[in-house]
Amino acid sequence: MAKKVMIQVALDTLDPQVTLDLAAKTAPYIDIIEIGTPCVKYNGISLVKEMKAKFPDRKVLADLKTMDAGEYEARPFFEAGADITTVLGVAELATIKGVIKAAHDNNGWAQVDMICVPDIVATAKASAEAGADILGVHTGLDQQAAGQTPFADLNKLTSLGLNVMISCAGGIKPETVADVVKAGADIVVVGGAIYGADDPAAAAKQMRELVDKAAAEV
Ligand SMILES: O=C([C@H](O)CO)[C@H](O)[C@H](O)COP(=O)(O)O
Repeated sequence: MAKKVMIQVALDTLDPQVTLDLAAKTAPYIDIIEIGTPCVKYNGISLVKEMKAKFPDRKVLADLKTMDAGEYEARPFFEAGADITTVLGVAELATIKGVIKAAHDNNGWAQVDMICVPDIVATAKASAEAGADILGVHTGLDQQAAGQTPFADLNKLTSLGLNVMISCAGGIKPETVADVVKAGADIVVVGGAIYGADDPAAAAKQMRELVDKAAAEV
């Protein structure tokens, strides 16, 4: 049977109503609604509450990219309805463990974001050992602008065979999404290719079809 590969729509918009409208248009085709870092900083915890209330059967990820005070920062977001929050892999292991504790106390998932991590293999192993649920391979928007892609890091992490989900983000488009699935990602994160499309619902539907087709071929 084909592995179920989740799709996460990354909403890096700022306007809360635009963000909620994009979530409504794309929800039929995706598994996880990400309130992106710029969006969660701009709108705060109230948008997390509203998003979860409107989409109770979708997972809501608050992309906090926590760097310090892990449990203290993440706990209120889980209590407000987030299913997943992110913590930076470059943070202290104690910070990562704090986010994991906040997540697990609330039946949620903690994701460790590998953006700018110098040794992703060591960080991945330590995070998995600490109980992280998701390791996020991530080429950020500024790194993408400099021509970087997430594929080399994705292959490094999937080849480790750790007992943890792997997500992949960084400029994923219809032309590259099958490669992400075939490299072994459990969660495909798509931002600009959906929220920047003329028809975001059609773009999300196309991603669903491409992801499911690639997963069936793995
Ligand atoms: O996490 C992200 C970035 O750091 C800004 O917050 C993006 O959501 C992530 O890169 C996915 O977006 P795309 O690269 O546009 O697909």
